[in-house]
Amino acid sequence: MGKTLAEKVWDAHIVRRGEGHEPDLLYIDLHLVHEVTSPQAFEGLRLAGRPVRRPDLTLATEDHNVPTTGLDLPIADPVSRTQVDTLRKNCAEFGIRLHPMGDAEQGIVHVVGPQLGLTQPGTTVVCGDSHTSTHGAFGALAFGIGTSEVEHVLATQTLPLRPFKTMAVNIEGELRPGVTSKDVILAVIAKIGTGGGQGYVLEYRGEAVRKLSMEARMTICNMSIEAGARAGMIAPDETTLAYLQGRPHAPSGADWDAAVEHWRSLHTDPDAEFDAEVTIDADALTPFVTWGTNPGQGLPLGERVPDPARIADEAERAAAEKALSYMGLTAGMPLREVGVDTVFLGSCTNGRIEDLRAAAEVLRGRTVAGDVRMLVVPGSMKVRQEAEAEGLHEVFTAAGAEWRSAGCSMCLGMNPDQLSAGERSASTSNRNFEGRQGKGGRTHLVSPLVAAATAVRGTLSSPEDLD
Ligand SMILES: CC(C)[C@H](C(=O)O)[C@@H](O)C(=O)O
Ligand code: SF4
Repeated sequence: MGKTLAEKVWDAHIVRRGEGHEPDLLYIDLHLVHEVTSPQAFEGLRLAGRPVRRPDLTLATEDHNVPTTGLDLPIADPVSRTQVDTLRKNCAEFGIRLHPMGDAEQGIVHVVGPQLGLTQPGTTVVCGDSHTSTHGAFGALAFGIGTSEVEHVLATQTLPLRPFKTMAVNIEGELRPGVTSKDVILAVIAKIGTGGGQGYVLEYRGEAVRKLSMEARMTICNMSIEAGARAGMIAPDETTLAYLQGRPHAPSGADWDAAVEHWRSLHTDPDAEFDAEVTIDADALTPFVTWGTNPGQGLPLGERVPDPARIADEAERAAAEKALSYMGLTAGMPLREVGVDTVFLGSCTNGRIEDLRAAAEVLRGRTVAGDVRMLVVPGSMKVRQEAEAEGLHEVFTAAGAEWRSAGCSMCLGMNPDQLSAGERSASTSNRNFEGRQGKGGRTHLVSPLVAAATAVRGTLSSPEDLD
């Protein structure tokens, strides 16, 4: 029987196959590191007197705790400052390349890896961060790990793992204009639920996926974890090759040719079997927004806030009631009438150049509604530089948005960019949990197009709603 893409990558990385109930030991090709989940791992190495086994396969960047303004000032928050200082000390001591705040290559770890050409098809990529699934867009087996596993990878460049199940997520047909890969993944999670992917590696397939750019594919894979999945993958194709060629760490010359030959074999065989399968009709999709406090509580923008009383499943009904009360929403209210205070364009989900271009196109010649604050935060300093070369920053600032430096920013409340209690945002990030963007803050997950249109109208909107 043939193999799925995930199985091919898995099998190619087995250092030692586990017997009976033992896990397999897998080789790790790329280990990404950030300030939040690495301190205890380095401390463990230090206590054991061990070096980092492959510093050359390890890359660190500062992202979660960095402010996005005033980079020349010391970090005001003591916890954030300590995290960042600790990462710097650890990287210096263990010989790991670090892109610190202010560096031209600094940015969110999941934006930096692909942009440097470090994320490649058929590789294993790990990071102490759940959104490592982003890198699966290249046909890599990429997943988040815990801090003790970070220590294991630092010390050995391997990881003991139990095999995952596989799920095909078929996105058939064609997306309508104005419908983005963010809408696709929000619709997938609404369909299968936040636990629907548990234990699986999702492989996104189908005509609509093949037509997506690499950046759009990253948005989809990024949120695999929000469906509970270990990882998300997309088979490499010409789009993948075109994106990679010429990047600083992509192979070149004869190495490129050899790599391409291998990469072309990285697809699910026609006779391979998935453990589960789900199909979404791309033609039927419209812009999607979340109304609740988990990424599965989403609906098309044209719908109304759901009425919990009409939800049959008891647990789901209770969750919806709780979510509506936290979100300050009334059942039956058209989602288009939900007013926001803040719009956040950024994060490892939607902080890449194409996301900024799409939003800038909507904002060009328009202004952000008077009582709305809009933050535009490039996912990396490279994205920022590229945007500035194209004049996008001028479009944003002319519209009344704030143009920031790179970092996780308002995706989560670990740095100064936060919502205050009761404030409501439309956010291009990936999590809408209670307090995610600041204590008491209320988050609606949206695409960059919806974010931009919402900033202009002040209520959840798509570009079609604009004059
Ligand atoms: C801080 C980090 C461990 C966390 C993650 O694992 O995803 C963060 O990046 C997030 O998005 O919630
Ligand atoms: S941008 Fe958000 S989701 Fe991505 S790594 Fe940072 S905190 Fe996590």
